[in-house]
Amino acid sequence: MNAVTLTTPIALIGAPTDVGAGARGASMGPEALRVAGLQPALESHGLSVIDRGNLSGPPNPWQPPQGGYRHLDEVVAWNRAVHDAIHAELAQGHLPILLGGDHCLAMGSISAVARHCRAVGKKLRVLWLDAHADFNTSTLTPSGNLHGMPVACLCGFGPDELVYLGGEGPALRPDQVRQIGIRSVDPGEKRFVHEQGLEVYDMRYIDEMGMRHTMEQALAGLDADTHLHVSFDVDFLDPEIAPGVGTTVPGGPTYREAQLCMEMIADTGRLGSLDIVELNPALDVRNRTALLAVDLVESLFGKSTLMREHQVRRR
Ligand SMILES: NC(=[NH2+])NCCC[C@H](N)C(=O)O
Ligand SMILES: [Mn+2]
Ligand SMILES: [Mn+2]
Repeated sequence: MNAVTLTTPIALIGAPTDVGAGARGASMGPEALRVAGLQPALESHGLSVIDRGNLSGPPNPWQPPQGGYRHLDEVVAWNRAVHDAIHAELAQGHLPILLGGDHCLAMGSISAVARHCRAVGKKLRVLWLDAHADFNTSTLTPSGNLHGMPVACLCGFGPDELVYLGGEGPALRPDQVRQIGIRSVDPGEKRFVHEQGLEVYDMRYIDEMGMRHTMEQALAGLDADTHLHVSFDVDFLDPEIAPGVGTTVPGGPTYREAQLCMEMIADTGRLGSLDIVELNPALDVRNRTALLAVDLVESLFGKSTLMREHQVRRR
């Protein structure tokens, strides 16, 4: 069972670090989401929510890259902690929400989700909502920042300590991933994305085809045996509405496009785990990006369902 029901307990797990990022501040993300009322917002829809508090890990040493990676040891330590915490929740039948922290932490969460899915015989689909493809490697990266590499590491292209976080092999095959909202990809990274055949719905695609068609494509083929993991990098959103992130890229989804994206995911009933990452309160304005993230996460958990039931069927 992984569909969200009112009885599936949700577990919030904070990972207050920015070791994988190029700007400091995402370490304050978990607390900003709590201050924005994430737990009561979900509870207001009848969901039961346990806040597990924050994980701990090494401080950010703020060093230059070594061998193509910045802060590799610290990133490994944080991701081990995330992996173990997320895996423990899934094993108990809970729906974990990782409160980042920067996006390198998706290596820990998704490797745990993949391990869980292997153990229970479920298929896994990952929706990567982001301005960036995060598919760099040590040789392709322009920055050495590991938050630009999690998808590559999860697919087996990275250092062993990260590729094998969740056990025997890489957590994902590229064909399990759907990337949505992409609008900033580095030149070498772009070639590698094509080479590996990642399914990317970039902003050009969303502009031309609309969010509804985009999500229909990205969600196609899900069935009762599929665990859906959503990795929500807050820089997915247009910076006009979501300024509180370290790596803003103009031209992202509007408020309504983002809502529709979340609502269509909710409609599948297959959501099994979630990351909320890259929120940077140091760059935010009166916590508005955190408040917006909470609003969108409510939609992801079916906030609008009640209203829809009173509406005319669209097809
Ligand atoms: N999760 C993120 N915000 N990633 C931003 C990555 C930016 C750039 N592509 C890099 O590799 O450095
Ligand atoms: Mn991003
Ligand atoms: Mn990202």
